[in-house]
Amino acid sequence: MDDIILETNGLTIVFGGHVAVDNVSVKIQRNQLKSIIGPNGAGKTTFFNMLSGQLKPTKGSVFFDGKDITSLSPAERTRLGIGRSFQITNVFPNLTCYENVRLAVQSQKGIRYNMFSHVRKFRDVNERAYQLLDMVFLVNKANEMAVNLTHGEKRKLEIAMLLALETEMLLLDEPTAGMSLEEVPMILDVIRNIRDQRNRTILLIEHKIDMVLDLSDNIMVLFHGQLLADGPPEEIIRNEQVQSAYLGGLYNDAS
Ligand SMILES: Nc1ncnc2c1ncn2[C@@H]1O[C@H](COP(=O)(O)OP(=O)(O)OP(=O)(O)O)[C@@H](O)[C@H]1O
Repeated sequence: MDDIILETNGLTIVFGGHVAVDNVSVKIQRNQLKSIIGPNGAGKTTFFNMLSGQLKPTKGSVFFDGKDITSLSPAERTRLGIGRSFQITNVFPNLTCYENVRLAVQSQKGIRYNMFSHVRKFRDVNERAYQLLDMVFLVNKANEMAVNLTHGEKRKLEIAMLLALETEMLLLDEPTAGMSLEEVPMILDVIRNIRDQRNRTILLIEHKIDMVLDLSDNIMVLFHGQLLADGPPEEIIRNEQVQSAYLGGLYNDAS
């Protein structure tokens, strides 16, 4: 049975005369992982920005849990349950991993410093911080200062801090960007781990097509701002339009 968490209807944005996202209507199933692929400039990040509220569409609408959120601000959308990875890129370099995640958990729970005397709350925050570090395989770095982490470990820490917001939906914009080849599998494991809990919906922009095929329940393909295809990985990989427009070239020049 369909359980749609997010839906766009004719989502369109025009910059000057350029239609960056053109009449895109998609549905995203709850607790699934959907990826957005497409060549550079296809409109992937722009589409994301209209879901998170950073950009307002020229035309069309966005529904989250059946509610029209098209006119809501990014903060209002986060409160409703849409978390975006770059919102928490403020990792404090001179705090440990644990301290960074604990701060993110506290901010979500709205616990102020003076409430720390409340031992039970402190324990809850503490426990949750460790759970989140565990989900991103960073427990062994809990007491390491963030400044000393590799780029890949920093991205894992950011994901833990995003998870701390407890949003039902996660928007991940190229989590492997800037990562060394050896670091990519660990991010893949982190995302797979989150997906397998099946209590969050993940929308992922990613250029590494093998990773996308491995992780995704569904893939949408953008090309010149338009939705070229939308379906399960097996269907996308066999789609001739996708192959000629995108995948052939991508396999040759990516990752
Ligand atoms: N604020 C803006 N003003 C004007 N044009 C923009 C703006 N943001 C994006 N564009 C244009 O919209 C198009 C889509 O860009 P977008 O960044 O969404 O593509 P993308 O698929 O995410 O690309 P990449 O894979 O390179 O990140 C591009 O032609 C880009 O130049």
